[in-house]
Amino acid sequence: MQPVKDIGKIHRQQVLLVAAAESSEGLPPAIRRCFSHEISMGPLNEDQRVEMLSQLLQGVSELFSNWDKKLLLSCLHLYMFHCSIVGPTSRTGSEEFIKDIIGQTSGFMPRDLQALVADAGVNLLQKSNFQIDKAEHRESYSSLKVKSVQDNKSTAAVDQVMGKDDLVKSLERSKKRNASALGAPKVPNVKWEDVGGLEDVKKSILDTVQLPLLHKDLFSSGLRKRSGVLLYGPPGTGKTLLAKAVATECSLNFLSVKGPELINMYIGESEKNVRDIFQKARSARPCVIFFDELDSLAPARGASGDSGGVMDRVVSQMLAEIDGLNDSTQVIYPPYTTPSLLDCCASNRPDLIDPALLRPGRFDKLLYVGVNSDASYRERVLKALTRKFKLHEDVSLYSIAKKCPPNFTGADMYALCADAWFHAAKRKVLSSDSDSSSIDQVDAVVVEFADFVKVLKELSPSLSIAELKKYELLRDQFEGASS
Ligand SMILES: Nc1ncnc2c1ncn2[C@@H]1O[C@H](COP(=O)(O)OP(=O)(O)OP(=O)(O)O)[C@@H](O)[C@H]1O
Repeated sequence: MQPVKDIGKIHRQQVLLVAAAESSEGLPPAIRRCFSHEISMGPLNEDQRVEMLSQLLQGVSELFSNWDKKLLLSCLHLYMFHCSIVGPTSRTGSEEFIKDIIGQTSGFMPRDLQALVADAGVNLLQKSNFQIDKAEHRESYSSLKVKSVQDNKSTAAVDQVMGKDDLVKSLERSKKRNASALGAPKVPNVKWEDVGGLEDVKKSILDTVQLPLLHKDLFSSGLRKRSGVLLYGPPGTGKTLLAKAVATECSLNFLSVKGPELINMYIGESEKNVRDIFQKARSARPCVIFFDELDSLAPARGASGDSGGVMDRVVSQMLAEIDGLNDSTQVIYPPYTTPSLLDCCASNRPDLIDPALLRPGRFDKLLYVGVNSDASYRERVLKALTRKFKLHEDVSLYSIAKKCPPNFTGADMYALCADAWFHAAKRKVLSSDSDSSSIDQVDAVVVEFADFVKVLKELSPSLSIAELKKYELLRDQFEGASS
């Protein structure tokens, strides 16, 4: 079978085909904008459209006689698929869907979009069974031709073959491919439902990140350019989880860097690593760069005892890169004048970070992510953590939440749920060794209240009350400073 990029070539013709059939004014504006680099012919009159359409159909039919069977079928599907999403009759129904997809493709070049639709065509190919021979191809092709040229109203047959989820799946694959091509950045798979509680922090981050992404026009004036958040607080309270959820929900790539990873023994290498990481994030735009353990990467200058002053130079490089984020946004992607790169950092010890990094203008917000001992809050965390569990009806997450010690962090609750599930799984295996077929199903493990209680007795909090107090003092110090 031919590689996907060849299908992309054919798709290019089909885009033109549909464009010609509809004239450029008939295309939904979002799609028109994306393809405007490719379709520079302007509106065509009806005669021109008919001529071009027949020429392109001729081109496609030539391909049909030369190309491999599966590929031909995929081309056909691709064409039909395209008709179904930008075709005149289904346009109104699909406009929302197209807007939604376009919203997730910020930073895509026209070519990426073409490849996206081409890939969706291949997706369809996998779904169909390939018993159709070449003659049938021709038959279905000519019936399609009749449909598209003479009777644009009838897209019912087309809709049966196409599914919007094909495009969604193809979008997911495209993001993964982009990410792996670059090395590190990936769109994580953490949803808001996976994060329990932390509503205030969630809201603050969303205001900072999502609003400019959703309302690009409003924010394109450049009056508000900063886009950085520092999450700080005790370990295991969900800082990394939150950053990942933001990246997933806003469909951003996620480049996670642990501070010490960038430090290298050779002179100049550590600064270069910092430069490279920002460069990587820029090419994976829209992207969240997440610096975990920022305190180890950017300690207060002058204080560190390293002989060559490496850390001082790393901090200076960080400052330069963060300051440069907004300018380069406008150079690389002219349509996206709002920052499509979010600098998100996490630290357990913000007091050790160089103060220049924390000054307003570099981080929009300093947000404390702490431990909340309120039972209903904890119930929400437990609910998020047991989302995929099969719980026995006797399980009351609220009562479990009430039993947790006051200094239980999110990570401790994660350990509690994971251990409770393991406990239930072990019980299941021991009880049903005669019927081994049902054991392998995840649904077969039902977690009971007693499992939680038993594990709770064995588990001790990872953070002592005294340590927690220290973090809270730190929070007061920072909040006091900002207010
Ligand atoms: N609010 C929460 N909701 C759901 N799960 C949580 C929550 N907080 C923590 N967890 C669980 O705890 C685990 C550890 O959390 P995470 O890695 O985000 O902590 P962290 O604050 O980044 O820690 P560190 O400062 O040590 O890097 C997560 O994988 C998650 O399973």
